[in-house]
Amino acid sequence: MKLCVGFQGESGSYSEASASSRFPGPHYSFVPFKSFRELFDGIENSVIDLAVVPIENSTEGSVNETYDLLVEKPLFVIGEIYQEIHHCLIINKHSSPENISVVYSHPQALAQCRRYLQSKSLDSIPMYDTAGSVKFIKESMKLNAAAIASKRAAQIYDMKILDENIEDNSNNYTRFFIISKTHKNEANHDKISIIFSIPHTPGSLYSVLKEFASRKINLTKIESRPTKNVPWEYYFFVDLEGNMNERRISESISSIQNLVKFFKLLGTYKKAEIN
Ligand SMILES: O=C(O)C(=O)C[C@]1(C(=O)O)C=C[C@@H](O)C=C1
Repeated sequence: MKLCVGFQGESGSYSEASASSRFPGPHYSFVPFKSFRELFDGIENSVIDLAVVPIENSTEGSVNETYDLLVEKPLFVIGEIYQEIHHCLIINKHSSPENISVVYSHPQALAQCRRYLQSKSLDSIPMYDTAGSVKFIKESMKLNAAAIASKRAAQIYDMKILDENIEDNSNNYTRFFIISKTHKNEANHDKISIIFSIPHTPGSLYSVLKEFASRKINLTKIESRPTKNVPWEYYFFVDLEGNMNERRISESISSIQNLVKFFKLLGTYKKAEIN
């Protein structure tokens, strides 16, 4: 039986590329979902076994919807993947480059090419997915429109590449999480992700961070997102280096649980290499 790995977008998206790089070979099948919510519902309802979702980009920052769904859903992070992202400007085979005035793509991809689009005076139109934008301009035969997506998306939909490597920063990476319904701590795990919320009192964030600092635990990312229930209250997402079996880690995690209003151990996993 094949393991079903879900991703958001169409075939040819960066999420699919990232999923197939991590799960190569004949034992996996890849299932596209239109939205992040449908993807998260798919894994919660056991329609798929795993999901690969973007969490942050090195140029544009966090993917907020993913963070919000990680609070809402009873799901876990079991791995991370770094994917190098190089964007192409893609048009229909019968389009003339001088007639292109609008560009469709995923908001993250449009943002990663902001300076390029401004320099060419091209208007941007956000869509649910990069590869989906290629499919859309092909099916609707838009001759004045381009899409931003991967080289593979251009090949899949048999389209013309007008320009390559159009991202504003050539050092452009997206970090993906591998999401599962179950989680198991393993001896080789060297990274941990947690979520917490804290009371609105002076020093409460400091008191949590102190538990890590005093034990020389390295934090690799902190993000905050509105709780949405109470205005100006936040969930904090922290990634840290270590294994739950280490005393300094287990002690810090149990101490902070006495300081916070809400706590979730999002997952423990193996740190990915940046290729
Ligand atoms: O639209 C895609 O191809 C995606 O996989 C989504 C996504 C994202 O959400 O960040 C993934 C990687 C790139 O940074 C641009 C878009």
